[in-house]
Amino acid sequence: MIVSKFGGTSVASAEQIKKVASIIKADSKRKYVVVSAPGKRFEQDLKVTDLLINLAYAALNGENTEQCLHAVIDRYKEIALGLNLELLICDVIEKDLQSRLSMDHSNKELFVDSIKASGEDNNAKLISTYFTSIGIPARYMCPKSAGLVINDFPERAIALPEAYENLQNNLQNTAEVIVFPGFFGYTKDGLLRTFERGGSDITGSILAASVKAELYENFTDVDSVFCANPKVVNCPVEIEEITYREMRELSYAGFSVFHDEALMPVYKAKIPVCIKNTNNPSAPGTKIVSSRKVNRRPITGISADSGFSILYVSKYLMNREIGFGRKLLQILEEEHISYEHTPSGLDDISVIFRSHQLTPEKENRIIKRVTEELHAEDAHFRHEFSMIVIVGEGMNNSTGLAARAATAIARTGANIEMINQGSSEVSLSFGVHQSNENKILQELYQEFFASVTIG
Ligand SMILES: Nc1ncnc2c1ncn2[C@@H]1O[C@H](COP(=O)(O)OP(=O)(O)O)[C@@H](O)[C@H]1O
Ligand SMILES: N[C@@H](CC(=O)OP(=O)(O)O)C(=O)O
Repeated sequence: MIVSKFGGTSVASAEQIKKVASIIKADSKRKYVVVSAPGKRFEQDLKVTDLLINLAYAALNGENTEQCLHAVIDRYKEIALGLNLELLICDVIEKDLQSRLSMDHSNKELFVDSIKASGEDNNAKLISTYFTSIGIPARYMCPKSAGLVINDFPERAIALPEAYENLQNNLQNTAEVIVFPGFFGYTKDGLLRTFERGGSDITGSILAASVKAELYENFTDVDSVFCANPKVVNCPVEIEEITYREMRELSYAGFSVFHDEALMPVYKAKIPVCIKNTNNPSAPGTKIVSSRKVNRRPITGISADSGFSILYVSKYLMNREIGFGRKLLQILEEEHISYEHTPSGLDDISVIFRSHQLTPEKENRIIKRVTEELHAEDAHFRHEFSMIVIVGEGMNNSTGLAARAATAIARTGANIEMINQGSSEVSLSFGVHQSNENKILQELYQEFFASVTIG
């Protein structure tokens, strides 16, 4: 059996959903269909998830929600009309949205998660109805009744181990095509929680691992994963095969084509992944595999992601103080901050983490504690950083890559604030100011890909 996930761009309109139906009809092994909320129909369009976030905050702020509500309903109405469906499905969707809006607002995170998740939930119901209307026996499956149990971490939920057994018991041996909404699950107490943005990829991965699928297909709007973001580098080289750990490193650092947290479930279950194009399903796509022969190119991809902050701490003889690092990280842990890298020197250390975890109050508390409790001579935050990562299974057998990368970055005139070699040696990260991100990506691409041809 195959699990096929269709991202927002693949289900953004009636025309796109008809392509999805053709893909499902083309292979009877495609029994599990995970769908996102309708995405962008064109570059400047808004994703339904973003419309729903606007709706949720309008409600929380006590504003009139009519305009936001109808912006969402009109999207589904447009799709339903395009698919020649009875508009009854739109009444169901409107009633569902009104019901969610009437929920208690006191738990803001729960309210926002519930409104956000309605995008996928209602799209799955609509697509299931459409499949049935064109002769594909299909049924919608609610993540709650399917047993997709997750932890109670708003907007960044993680599936619990029992979810896999639940899903296996409730999903396998199905005669119909199961249409399953991505992006959310339920806690053991029955609370709805969403994954991170782009999290429908995670749902597909969990389902594939649960039903022991022979393949997890991730349908999007590009023919393959490219060596660099095609929105930054013009016509980048396509990747035919990439390992799970290369894809995790690149996805985490900006390859938004696939969510980095979607890799572990299929990796552990040894399920191959193929990233394909809904608009060109015959293209081979990019296969994500456990291992691959390393070709002449040591670097597989280059990616970048902005939105990082650095906490810089200095104290003379820090290297002699046992437990200093632990105490510093303990302070961050108590502020619920996870971190990415901690490059350090003899008398100083930098902690790099995603800026969205910070608030001005947290920053002040951290600086105060680091200064008073750890007696640091200097402690301050710096913001607006990007992490540039070069990734490749061939890196650990290649010499001079770091020098070539640093020289390429120097050619852009940008300053390197931090360098970090991943312990697995399949990645090398550079911290730079985010204003330099794109020009560095383009220069690194020239250095490692533009002149290299693969025989
Ligand atoms: N290295 C990459 N390879 C391919 N696509 C990439 C890469 N980095 C970023 N992207 C972007 O990811 C987009 C697909 O992801 P997304 O917009 O989330 O689609 P979907 O709606 O299918 O989830 C592509 O259109 C492309 O612009
Ligand atoms: N719709 C949700 C979840 C998702 O995965 O979307 P997409 O498949 O379009 O990346 C979001 O926008 O985050």
